[in-house]
Formats: sequence, C-alpha cells, structure tokens
Amino acid sequence: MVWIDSEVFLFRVKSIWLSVIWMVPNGGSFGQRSILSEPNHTCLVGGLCGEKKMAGVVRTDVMMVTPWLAPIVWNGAFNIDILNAQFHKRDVRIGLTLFALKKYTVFLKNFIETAEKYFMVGHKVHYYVFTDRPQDIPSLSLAEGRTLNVTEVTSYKRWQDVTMRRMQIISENCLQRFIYEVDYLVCADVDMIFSDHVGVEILSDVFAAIHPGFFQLPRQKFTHERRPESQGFIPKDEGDYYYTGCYFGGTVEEIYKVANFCHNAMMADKAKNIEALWHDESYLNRYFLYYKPTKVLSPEYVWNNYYGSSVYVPSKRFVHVEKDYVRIRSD
Ligand SMILES: CC(=O)N[C@H]1[C@@H](OP(=O)(O)OP(=O)(O)OC[C@H]2O[C@@H](n3ccc(=O)[nH]c3=O)[C@H](O)[C@@H]2O)O[C@H](CO)[C@H](O)[C@@H]1O
Ligand SMILES: [Mn+2]
Repeated sequence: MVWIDSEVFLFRVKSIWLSVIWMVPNGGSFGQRSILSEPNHTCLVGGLCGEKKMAGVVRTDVMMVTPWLAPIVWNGAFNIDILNAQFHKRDVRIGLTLFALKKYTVFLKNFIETAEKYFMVGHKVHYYVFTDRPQDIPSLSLAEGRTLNVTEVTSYKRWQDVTMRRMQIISENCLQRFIYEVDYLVCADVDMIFSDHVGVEILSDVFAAIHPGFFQLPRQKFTHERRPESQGFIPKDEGDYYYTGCYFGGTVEEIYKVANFCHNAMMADKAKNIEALWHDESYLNRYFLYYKPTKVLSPEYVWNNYYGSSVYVPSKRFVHVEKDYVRIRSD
C-alpha cells in the first residue's frame, strides 16, 4: 500500500514537472537547444548521443508529444533523411484530395505549383481534384512520379454544403478507388499555398493539425459545437486541441472512418435541422476527441496570415490565401 502511494506521488510530481516544461513559454525565444551545438553536449536519458546523423532539436517552449503519446510535429524535431529512407523503402504512394468547386477553381494553379515545389518531393503523389467545372482546370506540368486526376462532381448552392459534402465524396472514393491506388491520403482546403517543406514527417495512421488561431488558447475558448443535440457536440470541459478542418490525413482505412463518421453526423443533424457551428470542422473535432490522432501537426503546417506571425512558428509551411469571402462564395 505504502509502495503504491509513493509510486502515485512520484508520478504526480513527474507529471506536474513535465507540464511546466511543456506548457510555459520561455520568455518568447524558441527555446530550441540542439544537443550537438553545445561543446559538452548533454545527452537526454535514453536518447541518442554523439551520432550527428541522428541528432534532433529539443524544444522546451512547446509541447512535443500529446498526453496520449502522439508526436506533435515542430520544425527540426525530426531527421528528414531517415524518414525519407524509411518511406522510400515502402515505395509509399500519397493521395492529396482537393475540392475546387464553383469559383474556387482559381486557387488550383498556385496550390499545385507550390505543392510541386514543397509537398512530398521525391515521393509518389496523386492529386485527386474534384470539381463541377472540369473545363476550368488548368493544365499543369508535374514532376516524374506525380499524377493529377480530375473527377466531376455535382455542386451545392450553399458554400456550407460544398465544404461539408467533401466528407461524403472522400468516404465514397476511399472504398471505390483510393484503397487500390494510394497508401496515405492528405485532405486539404484548396485556398492554400505551400511555402516551405512538407514531407513524410506528417504521415501517420491518422493525423490532424492544430488550428493556428487556437494553439495558445485554453480549451474553454475553442469554438467547438456546444449544443448537446448536435452530433458535433463537445462539452466545455473536454477537447484536447482545436483542430483545423482544412488539413487532415492518414491511411485510406483510417480516413474512411473519419470521413464516414463526419458525413453521417452531418446527415443526422440535417434530419433534425441542425448544422454544426463550423460545419465539417466541428464534426472532425468531435471525431478526434474520441478517436485521437496518432500524430498532431503544429500550426507550422497550417498557417493563416490573419493571425500575423508567432515566435513559436518559425516556418509557415502551408498558408491560407487571402480571399474576398463574399465574392468567391457567390455563384
Ligand atoms: C482554415 C480552416 O479551418 N478552414 C476551414 C474553414 O475554412 P474556410 O473559411 O477557409 O473555408 P473555405 O471557403 O476554404 O471552404 C472550404 C473548402 O471547400 C471547398 N469549396 C468551398 C466553397 C466553394 O464554393 N467551393 C469549394 O470548392 C474548397 O476546397 C475550400 O477550400 O471552415 C470550413 C467550414 O466552415 C472548413 O472546415 C474549412 O476546412
Ligand atoms: Mn479554406
């Protein structure tokens, strides 16, 4: 009994200590410390010492792992050469789903051109473009090993339905074709551009990205759906992170589960004349609360210049394009 109590006590002390290390920003600096940059570099217990190739960066200003032990991906926390070698051995195929309906076809050119420069360079990439205007899809030159496929889909009058119905189309295509053609899927908004490296470090069974507007806020400030009657409901005292709806991914099997859940949740709400506050994003957050992502991307991986810049985000890798909401969403 005494033994158990002291174990519990030690665990508590350790947890509190770790929370302080993870949560407290250290005076606005990045708090990065290369384990090789110091003359007598310190080794982390259980870490890899002295192996230049293996070394990473230890950040003490941000959380680098979730409480359920999923890595949170921040700049410099991984060695891309090791990861690339591992994924090349598996000859991994990555599908990127993109929806460009109505006026949103204007975003495609910049999206694909910047993806060719920064997204999964050197790996097999299949762009899956869904549109109601196939004639408006520009022809773009792609690097070897990369293909682009256009599928015509019907549109919806309301922009909210266009964004939400992506889940239905993704889930149907998982069963019909993605499962035969790719290993991983990345699902992204189209009004985005890449401006720095995004590679296989993001891949995992199922990954989600922290919304750039919420990573420094307490959970009470998250804009989750709060009406218990909605299928997107998250109670005030729950919610790990506020994840963006514009970027998530994983294996085809896992993304099928995500998209199928979100679509069914939307349809159940629709039958009761309810629409979750932030549409597909709300249902996605609900899913990830109970089926936790196996990897979480820091806001480096989805930034929006509306939030300015942050010392915690030295690299903005994938950024929302500024747009005139009313004009672009009109018919
Ligand atoms: C940064 C972020 O959190 N983004 C989310 C937020 O985005 P946004 O306000 O950025 O939504 P948005 O206008 O980009 O719409 C989402 C996506 O739906 C597609 N689309 C939409 C309208 C249209 O006429 N044609 C078309 O193709 C397109 O791929 C677009 O990128 O809120 C939406 C739902 O409220 C979604 O959850 C988005 O993922
Ligand atoms: Mn968007």
